[in-house]
Order: sequence, then structure tokens, then C-alpha cells
Amino acid sequence: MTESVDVLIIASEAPRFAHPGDAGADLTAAESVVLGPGERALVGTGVSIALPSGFAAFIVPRSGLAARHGITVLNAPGTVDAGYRGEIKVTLLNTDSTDSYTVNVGDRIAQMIVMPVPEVRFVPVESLPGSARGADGFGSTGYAQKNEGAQA
Ligand SMILES: O=c1ccn([C@H]2C[C@H](O)[C@@H](COP(=O)(O)OP(=O)(O)OP(=O)(O)O)O2)c(=O)[nH]1
Ligand SMILES: [Mg+2]
Repeated sequence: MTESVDVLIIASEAPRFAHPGDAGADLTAAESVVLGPGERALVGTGVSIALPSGFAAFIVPRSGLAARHGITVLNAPGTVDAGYRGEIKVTLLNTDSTDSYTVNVGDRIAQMIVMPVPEVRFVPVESLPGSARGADGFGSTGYAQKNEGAQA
């Protein structure tokens, strides 16, 4: 596993790790916007990066904004491809049905996680190998804890 990775960056305000060892680096807004109830907006961060090949960055919500204000990232996790050189933008969504939310320049609006991603080749086959789950999904194992008498 790679210990550290260098990500080239041009930024008005660089993403920052709040604590050493944090997975997510906070992204700040480079523009102000008011999100009305239920509204979304594409918010610039002023950050452009060049990831090494074999890596991607994922834009995910901040839990505090979500829990306190209902602000989330609509397309979470937003995917930043290694070859992308444009400005990283965040699609913020105000899920609150009554309150507006104001984003000011410099506010920490989301976080970015850099992760290794393998090069994938899709290999066409006639049939797939068997597995314990098979084609079961979409709630096939039930929802509540089984020992609480929930229906499967
Ligand atoms: O939250 C996001 C998601 C994506 N991007 C940038 C980086 C990414 O490499 C590029 C394309 O993203 P994606 O593939 O998700 O969007 P698309 O709608 O498929 O656009 P495209 O046709 O350009 O791939 O947009 C962001 O800045 N923020
Ligand atoms: Mg795409």
C-alpha cells in the first residue's frame, strides 16, 4: 500500500486535512451562493489537481453540514478522474424543506478523498462463477435484526 501520494495542485485555497491522518481534505467554496429549501447549486472550489494515474478523488459530504443543516453532495461520491484538469466543483443540495442555507467564500462545503483505483478490463464470458449470494439482492436478507422478530 502506498504510504503517501503527491497530488499536484493549483488552488485559491488548498484543501486541508483538519487532523493529521484524516481521510478527507476539506474543500472550500470559491463563490458564495444561497441555497433555498430543496435547491441545488454547482459550487466552485477554486481547486484544480493532477492526480497520478491509478488514483481518483471522491467528493463526499461533510457530516456536520448534513446533520445540522441538511446540506449534502447530490452526486456523492463525486468522482474526479485522474485526467481531469478543470476546477473541482461541488453539487450541493439543500435537503431542508423550510430553511435556506448561505454558503460564503471560504466555507468548508465538502471533503475530498484520494484513493487508488485499479485499471479495470471488462472480460466478456458466457457465464459467471457461482457465489453464495447468487442473484439475491435488494433487501433479500431483510431489514431489521433477525433476533427481534423482524420479517425477512
Ligand atoms: O462532484 C464532482 C464530480 C465530477 N467533477 C469533475 C471531475 C470529473 O473527472 C469530471 C467528470 O465527472 P463525471 O464523469 O462524474 O461527470 P459526467 O457527467 O459523466 O461528465 P463527463 O461526460 O465529462 O465525464 O467532472 C467535479 O468537479 N465534481
Ligand atoms: Mg463521466
